[in-house]
Amino acid sequence: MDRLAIIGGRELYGEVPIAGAKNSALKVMVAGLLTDEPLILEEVPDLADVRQLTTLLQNHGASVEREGSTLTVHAKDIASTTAPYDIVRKMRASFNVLGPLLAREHEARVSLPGGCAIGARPVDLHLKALEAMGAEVELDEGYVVARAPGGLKGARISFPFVSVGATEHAMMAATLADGRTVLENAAREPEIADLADCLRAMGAKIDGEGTSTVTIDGVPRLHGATHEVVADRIEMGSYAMAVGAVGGELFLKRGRLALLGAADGILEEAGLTLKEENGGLRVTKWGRPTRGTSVQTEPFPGFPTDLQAQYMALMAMADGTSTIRETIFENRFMHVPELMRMGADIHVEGRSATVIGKRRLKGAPVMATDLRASMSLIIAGLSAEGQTMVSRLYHLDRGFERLDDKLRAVGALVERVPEE
Ligand SMILES: CC(=O)N[C@H]1[C@@H](OP(=O)(O)OP(=O)(O)OC[C@H]2O[C@@H](n3ccc(=O)[nH]c3=O)[C@H](O)[C@@H]2O)O[C@H](CO)[C@@H](O)[C@@H]1O
Ligand SMILES: C=C(OP(=O)(O)O)C(=O)O
Repeated sequence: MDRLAIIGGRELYGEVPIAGAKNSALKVMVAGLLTDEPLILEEVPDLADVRQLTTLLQNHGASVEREGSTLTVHAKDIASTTAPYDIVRKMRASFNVLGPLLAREHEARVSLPGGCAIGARPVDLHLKALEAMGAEVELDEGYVVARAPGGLKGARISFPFVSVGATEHAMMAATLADGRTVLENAAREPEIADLADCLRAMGAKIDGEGTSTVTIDGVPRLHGATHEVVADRIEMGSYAMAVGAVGGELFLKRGRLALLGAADGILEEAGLTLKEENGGLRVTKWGRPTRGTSVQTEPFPGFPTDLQAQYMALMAMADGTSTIRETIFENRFMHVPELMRMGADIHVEGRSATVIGKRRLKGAPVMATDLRASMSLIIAGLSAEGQTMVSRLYHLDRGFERLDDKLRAVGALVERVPEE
């Protein structure tokens, strides 16, 4: 397992190519199961999660060929409708193959995704949505065994609370259902709109994505298409917070302000300048430390939970005190003890953390506990005095493409080193 050695204190200047969004790429790849024609996906990031999902799609009989950042998924025939536990457990979004397999083959046997560091993350809303569309669902030895003899039927589905995965899952299944499906209290994340764009390019009839009500009229079949994956807003926000922590100026290629939702205003309030220009986003931070600014995570367009850990690192070195409230996941403060090893002054009570900003943290050996926590520790290390060594980088490699290369290219002193 690799570690990342960081010498703090260097300002960041230059250009960062923002990759396609992990949280969209994984879904549009699954959409490839909905057609027997090739689906060409551009700007697909080279990530561990993408490689993991590639293995699963190949297990179902699809061919997945990568050429640079373009991935072609071709599920001409479905060889197996079983998604095995040893693949699904490694990458939770794999669970979303259930709906497309049901829609196309009218049966599927998919492992429940299993545990996850940041919370229990049940899939009950996914299953209720598929049952509303007529699927017969039962649990058997950790697997969901589902059948839809005669295919899925359109339905009106009202989610009790916002779920990104359940919204996407139902959207995909509904494209081939008989009749109209209406999703109420649907998630509004940019990745939902990106999936809708891809499905529409494949011949699906979808309306309302990006609002709380999405309408899908089923069609007999979908065809192949070419789709460019939207820029990764979490990668964008993470690099913005890195330059907020150490100062300097970064141009985030393919970045767009609209993708940041409330994070844009929060970062401006904290003292960063964000400006959209020439097909990207220029993020600048001069002089004085960032200002302590409180935030609460919420479904889009609120402040994204996937930026909470990174933001906490920024606030740990801010001028003043801030409160960070995590409303989406029940266990997403595991970066706190690791930041405290670097001298951060943070007090957690339930789902709220009070962060008392300090001028500078001190480098230390720390351990990544989950994907976004790993970036939080790196942001702290970029600014801390001395060396920080971040271990368990396999968490980072799930969702940040070539992070050490991109940081070195803009002046950071970072080096990947093998575990002792
Ligand atoms: C691959 C991907 O796109 N992952 C993102 C997706 O995860 P994911 O789709 O899993 O997140 P959801 O939006 O579904 O989860 C939101 C909350 O609802 C709960 N829940 C969800 C489904 C369900 O059936 N029952 C249930 O109780 C979850 O445990 C969580 O507490 O959206 C999250 C919230 O924006 C992001 O942090 C993840 O990065
Ligand atoms: C939680 C995340 O991803 P996943 O849902 O794949 O665990 C994330 O991208 O921050």
